[in-house]
Amino acid sequence: MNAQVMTWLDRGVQEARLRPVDRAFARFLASLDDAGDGRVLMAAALASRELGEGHICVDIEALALAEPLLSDAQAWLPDSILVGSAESDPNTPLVLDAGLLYLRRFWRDEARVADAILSRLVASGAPADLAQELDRLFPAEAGAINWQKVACAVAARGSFAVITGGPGTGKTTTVVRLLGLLQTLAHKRDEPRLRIRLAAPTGKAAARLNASIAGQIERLDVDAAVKQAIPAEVTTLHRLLGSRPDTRAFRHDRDNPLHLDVLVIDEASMIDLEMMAATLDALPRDARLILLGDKDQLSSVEAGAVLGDLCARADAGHYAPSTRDWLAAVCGVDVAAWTDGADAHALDQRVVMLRRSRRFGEDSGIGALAQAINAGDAGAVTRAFAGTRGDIAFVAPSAAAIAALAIDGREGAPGHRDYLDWIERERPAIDASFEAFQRWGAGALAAYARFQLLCATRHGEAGVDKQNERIAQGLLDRGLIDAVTGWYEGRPVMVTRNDYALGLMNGDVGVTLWVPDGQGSMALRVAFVVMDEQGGERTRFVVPSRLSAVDTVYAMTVHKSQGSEFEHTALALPSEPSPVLTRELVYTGVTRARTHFTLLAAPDMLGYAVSRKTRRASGLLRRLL
Ligand SMILES: Nc1ncnc2c1ncn2[C@@H]1O[C@H](COP(=O)(O)OP(=O)(O)OP(=O)(O)O)[C@@H](O)[C@H]1O
Repeated sequence: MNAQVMTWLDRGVQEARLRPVDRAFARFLASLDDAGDGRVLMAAALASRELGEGHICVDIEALALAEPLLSDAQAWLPDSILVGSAESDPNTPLVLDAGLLYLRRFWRDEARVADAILSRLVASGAPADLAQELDRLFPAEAGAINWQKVACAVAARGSFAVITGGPGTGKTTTVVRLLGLLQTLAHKRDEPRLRIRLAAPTGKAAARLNASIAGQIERLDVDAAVKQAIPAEVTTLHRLLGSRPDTRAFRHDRDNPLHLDVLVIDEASMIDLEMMAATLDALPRDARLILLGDKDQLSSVEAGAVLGDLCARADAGHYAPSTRDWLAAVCGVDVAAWTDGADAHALDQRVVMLRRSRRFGEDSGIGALAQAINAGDAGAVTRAFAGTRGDIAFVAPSAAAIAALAIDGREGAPGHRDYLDWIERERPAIDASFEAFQRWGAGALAAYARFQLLCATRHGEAGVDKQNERIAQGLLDRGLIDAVTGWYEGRPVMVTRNDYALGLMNGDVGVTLWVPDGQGSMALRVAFVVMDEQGGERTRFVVPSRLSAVDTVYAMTVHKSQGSEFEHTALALPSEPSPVLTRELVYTGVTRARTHFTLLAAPDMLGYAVSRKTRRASGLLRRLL
């Protein structure tokens, strides 16, 4: 390898501009083309680094900004034997497509996702009786457009739909009504029941949907037979596709597709490109796919922002005049303000944004704050905190104040003290039945989940690790726990690696309790609520020594909190600017709160974060339009 390039790579790693894996990738490419243009290796290292930041590819115009030597890449990149184009040799490790440089695997995943979605955008005929069924499911409401009804109509019309909306806008409600509608229509036509599956990217998100969907089905205004044909069980995507230890491949794929007619995936913002590609691969050609999620939340941990890309144009609608007319006919709504005859693509006709939160009304501080953050409106953010709404509060972020809030909560809003008090108060008698202890375990977890402290990062002064230490010490000082290390009653832990043997997934949370050990003594066990094969929930007690990868969780990162909600959510931001501080991070943190939100941050840090909207590089939207 060219010595100059080698030095550049080494310096990049030393100065943390590159990761060791990026350098290793460039060196590997050098072994394939030793005499080649060194600039290609530098570009490859940068494309690899961008993946670490969640970008699928790197815009070659941006390469020159990172490294002046790489300017004018369009002139020399295509000459390399390492670089292919969309049409050329399928074996080159890099692909240059429409000015974007990809690592081959990600280019292929993106192309697979785009092709699968494009093939589903072909409008199929709307079912007869649709208008009548929609009217029954969505009784007329005065005032604004009923976007839930619009979403239901759009999703009933074709084999692909995206329903996006903030918290409490009715995504679950809409999808339950949609499933009722689809089953009703199938029933009326004497067709077999549709095979419906519901999935979410993580166990926690699946459990939450599971809990909310059952009640919604019960309330649905459809025949009992139709109700029965709507599943309440929600599985994880990994389980649905059939994950196998030690391989990225799933049991279900193109050659062994899933057995279903309708797949609904909730919390779709958490799905990365690779997972989306695997899901679409395993989906039968004529099955219907409905994605639900909040486009403004943080993107997936791994590379890609599939939901964000699909919903990039959702605010403005971009409905075609033909869609507008059809919606007027079947829903009785006028979406003229969201119609754009000059710039309406097939994808736009399949995306509906729910715009009214039923959870956060006009007087909700959380709702106003979330909206101000999304709009990047620093003035409105400040005004939201200055208002008199008690549901949001601002606390100056000293270490002592954060720990105190996390332990004692604030007026009307719980802190961690509350679940520890609950454990003590509700402790079963020593000779109580095992079932009583199981109920106690489930109750302890529910009590624990009423409050959470969220942090932007794991490390650093304001990171999860430090907050955990301080809170544990504060709980010990107040006599609420009796140790701060090792296993002790009340210790909440989060699983950090999938453990298939124990049936515990990364992100699962348990609380440590004294329970009967089955041999006449009491022992410390960690209570988890796990889903059984039927999608029901039950409490499991796990021997602590069997948990090899867990962290104490008095605080968690915003990333880890995705898919969960807490009655009271507190968000602590670091005191220094950092790349992780973005609008999406703050929005995701705020929208984890159900009834109370507390911000622990310097006002300038909040302003800094809210001004930084991220956009992950990808070519997906371009391919779909
Ligand atoms: N059309 C409706 N009529 C009456 N109540 C509704 C309607 N839509 C939603 N709701 C109520 O609003 C609340 C939020 O609805 P839902 O859970 O469907 O929203 P969501 O977007 O799925 O929320 P989440 O943020 O939890 O994912 C629920 O209590 C639900 O019963």
